[in-house]
Amino acid sequence: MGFDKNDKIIKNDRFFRLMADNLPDMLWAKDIEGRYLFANRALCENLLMAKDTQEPIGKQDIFFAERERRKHPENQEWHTFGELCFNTDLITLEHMKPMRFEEYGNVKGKMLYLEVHKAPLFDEQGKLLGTVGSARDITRQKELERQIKKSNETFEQLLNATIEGLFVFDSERRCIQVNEMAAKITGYSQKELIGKHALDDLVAPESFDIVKEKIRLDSAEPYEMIVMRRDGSRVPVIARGKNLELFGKRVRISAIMDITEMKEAQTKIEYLAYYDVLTGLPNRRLLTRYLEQAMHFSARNGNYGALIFMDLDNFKKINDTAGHDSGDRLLKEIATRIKDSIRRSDTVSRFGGDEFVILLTNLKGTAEKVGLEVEKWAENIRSKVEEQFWLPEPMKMKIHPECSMGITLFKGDVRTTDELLKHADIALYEAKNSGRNCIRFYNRKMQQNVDKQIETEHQLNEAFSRNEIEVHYQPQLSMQGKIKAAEALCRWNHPVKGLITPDQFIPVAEMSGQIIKLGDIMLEKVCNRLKIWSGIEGFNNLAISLNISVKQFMSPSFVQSVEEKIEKYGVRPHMLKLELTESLFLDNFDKVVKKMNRLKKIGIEISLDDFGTGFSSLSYLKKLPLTQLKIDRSFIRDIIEDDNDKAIVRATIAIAESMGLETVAEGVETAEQKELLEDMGCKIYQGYLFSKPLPLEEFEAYAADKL
Ligand SMILES: Nc1nc2c(ncn2[C@@H]2O[C@H](COP(=O)(O)O[C@H]3[C@@H](O)[C@H](n4cnc5c(=O)[nH]c(N)nc54)O[C@@H]3COP(=O)(O)O)[C@@H](O)[C@H]2O)c(=O)[nH]1
Repeated sequence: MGFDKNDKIIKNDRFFRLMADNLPDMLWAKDIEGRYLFANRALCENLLMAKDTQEPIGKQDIFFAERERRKHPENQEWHTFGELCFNTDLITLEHMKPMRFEEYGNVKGKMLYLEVHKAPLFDEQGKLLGTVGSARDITRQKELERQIKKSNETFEQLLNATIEGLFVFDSERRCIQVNEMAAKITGYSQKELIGKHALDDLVAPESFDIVKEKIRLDSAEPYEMIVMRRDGSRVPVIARGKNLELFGKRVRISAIMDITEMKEAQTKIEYLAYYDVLTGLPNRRLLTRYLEQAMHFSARNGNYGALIFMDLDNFKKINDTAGHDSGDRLLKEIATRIKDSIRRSDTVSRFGGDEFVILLTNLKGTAEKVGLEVEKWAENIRSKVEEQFWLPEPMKMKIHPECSMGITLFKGDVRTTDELLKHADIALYEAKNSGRNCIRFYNRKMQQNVDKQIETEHQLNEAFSRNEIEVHYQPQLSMQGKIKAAEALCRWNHPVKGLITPDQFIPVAEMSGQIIKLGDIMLEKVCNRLKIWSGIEGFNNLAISLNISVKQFMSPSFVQSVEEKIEKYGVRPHMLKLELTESLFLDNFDKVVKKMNRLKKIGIEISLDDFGTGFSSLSYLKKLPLTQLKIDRSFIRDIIEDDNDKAIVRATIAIAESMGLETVAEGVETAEQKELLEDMGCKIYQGYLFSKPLPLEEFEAYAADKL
């Protein structure tokens, strides 16, 4: 319906005009076709670019929009408001009620945001005249909002860029923002987390106190706590919180890091520290703790306890021949067998290798009665351990493991755990020395032996540094009684005890590993002697043979050490003969042969000592780079009376001959023995019949006669 601009209802009242023109908001009234009936100054200046407040009257927005476009043809996008806002006039008329819009448009190249209120305009009789509206410039506010949105987005990106779960809690401790990791850790979606209460919904009850305390103190120190997940499960986390102001609000930011894996690793480390991985049994450390407790317990209740050291006999052989996998399976089986043979209150542990330690506690009665009872337990365990065991593929064969045991009893805590473990170990050592596969109880004599051994070890070290090791020489003669070589044998010239023979210190040196050092000293002295003899007529053709222990031979630097000494003393290599025993070939035959070949290559001669006492086998003999076989003196001793010995020696000489090896008979004590050996074809003789091992000067005097 048309509308008369002279209608009294819109006649400018001066005061109304003043009011409207002084307001910063834009005000207007339009007829139903969108023609202005009224426009205040703010509208005319800021949006329509009208000359004055009268110009818009009777005109539509499009008029001003088009005029602006024409004025600025280079800027086509300028002043687009006029083309947009008519729509909202129509919407208002359609709904016939006051409405709020946000309109934006380009005015002189700047984006202008307006908050617009429009309402239908009625006269006093309720007749529709058009629309009335007001607009407020909210461009700054919009820009602010945009910035806030942008910084919110950046904040969210930052939140999600961390490996920690982040929560923002309001002053009521309700969650108002979270990152993706927070959702991942808790099992809730990010949306679900909003509104959750920090304590009631997310913290496990057992962590309430610590979390409350941290909040109270506003402590930024990290601490461990448990988070309740959506599915009711618990997750251990390291948490850290901070109260701060964010976008004008007091909030608490909490960061949590899932430490499940760390905890699992920690548990695993703890397990590894106290348990044996292969068998799952407690290890030495844990057994020592149990033993300590058992000793305290025994001190209180007066009952006995027992410690059993058990070691499989020949386990190394099984491991080497059947492979480590079979060895492992056997150890696992043994662990189960022992566990099944003891009470639940007792403990079996693995100390490594094939060594198991069993702790029996709360044994009542006298020492004698307890001793018998423990022996029964031990026998029972032993019989279980020794039951048949099938080695897995590829061996697939039945074995009967054997074991030795050392036992010590204890009452109270008068001894240390170390002492008790040592006692049981000493008893085990005795069991092994008594031919294996047996049980020994610890006693004081055993301790004395061990003490003696330790003392000898100590003194032997001093002997090395004080140069108390001497070389004695035992002649080796030909059939015709001519001296061919000498065997170098060590003696310990003790300042107080005098001359000590090797049987009194070599076993200790073997056990302690000092045999390597001893062997090295001997090698040095022998090479030095060869050098000196090389300058003496007659002696320059005397070879020296030297015993080499298994440990010395197997030491990685052995060949190099021989090479160095040969070079240092300018020794002709074939003058040095190394005596090796068959026990060397028990382990790693190929490696040993390789080393022997290296020595052979240098020119060193190799003699096989104690031949016939070990695992003599023709198949391996022919693979060895030997020059000599030494017939053991145990075959010579009774050779006159014993037909078996005769047969063995005859066969040995025949074998040696067929392989081009020289034979030496050692331990020849009588002329009869020598004659018989001569008949059999033996070439070289060594024994008391000719001479005992002699000190250097005596040997040289003896040899000078037999050159
Ligand atoms: N690794 C090293 N071992 C060594 C060294 N020196 C000696 N030994 C070993 O000690 C064992 C004992 O030696 P020893 O007491 O010197 O005995 C030797 C001879 O005295 C003895 N023998 C020689 N002939 C006779 C005899 O007619 N009757 C008899 N009852 N005994 C005799 O035999 C020993 C030499 O044996 P072997 O070495 O097998 O030739 C000794 O067995 C060595 O193993 C060393 O430096 N390193």
